[in-house]
Amino acid sequence: MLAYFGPQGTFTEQAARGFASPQQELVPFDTVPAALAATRRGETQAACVPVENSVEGAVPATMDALTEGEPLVAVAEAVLPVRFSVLVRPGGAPVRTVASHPHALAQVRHWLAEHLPAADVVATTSTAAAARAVLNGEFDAAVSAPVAVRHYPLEVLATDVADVRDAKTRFLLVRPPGELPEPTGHDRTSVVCTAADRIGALSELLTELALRGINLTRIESRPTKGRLGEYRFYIDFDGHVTEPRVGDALAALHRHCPQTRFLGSYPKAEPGGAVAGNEQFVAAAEWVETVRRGHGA
Ligand SMILES: O=C(O)C(=O)Cc1ccccc1
Repeated sequence: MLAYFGPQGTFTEQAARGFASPQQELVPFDTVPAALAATRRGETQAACVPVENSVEGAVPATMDALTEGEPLVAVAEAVLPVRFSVLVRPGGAPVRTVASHPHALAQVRHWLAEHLPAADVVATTSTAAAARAVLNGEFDAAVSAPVAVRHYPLEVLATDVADVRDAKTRFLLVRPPGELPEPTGHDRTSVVCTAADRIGALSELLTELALRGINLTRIESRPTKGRLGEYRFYIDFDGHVTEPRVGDALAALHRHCPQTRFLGSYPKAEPGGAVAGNEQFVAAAEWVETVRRGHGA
């Protein structure tokens, strides 16, 4: 069974369908922490959750829920384009309230200001929860994934709504630590480090990556929720932990931040980015071996 951030008709469900094997049952949960908790309890083998959006940035609920509680590791990622539909109850009543997930609302602000300027905007747990609430009469319109109309008998007021063209959301498939996915040559590694509160702490972490020619693909900070000014850094970089230089970098991060949590090494959904060849690192390590054996200099 595969848990996903639901209910039925979310963008996350579409990503989960891409991850699931044909026989695998998909189970919706109304929040990201609930989907992850089911996987931690072993009720589902894995969970699919949204992690970041190209317009609105990180999904804080996912970042927090991956850091707190028993470890989970990502084994796959998916990147989906996001375009929204505005759904209403059949009958054409005036739209006084419009609801959706905060990330969706942030991506249709201009459209709402232009087309539904008088409507109150309300945040719901997900885009599909908004569609469900419209069906129940709680709100007048929902900003949803186009597939939501298949699950909720609503009328489509507008399609292809997006202030920014080509917005994309990245999703992760996570499960309890186990065998790692095989390296593919275009992988990403994710970690979270709690940096010490002192001068240069973050720059030391980034230098460990830079010195090894490792391309940073994302860095986000979240408060630890302890002392004001204390942060966790979510760091994604190119490479797989089984590669020697990535393993070395991870060990260095752990030396700087003993609370470093490994969040997975998995194939990138969209290969690309700055690639520094592994060959020089392998050749240099082999040279050191010859020196150690007394054969090189
Ligand atoms: O609410 C959803 O449908 C989600 O899966 C989260 C989300 C919200 C907005 C854009 C992409 C994903």
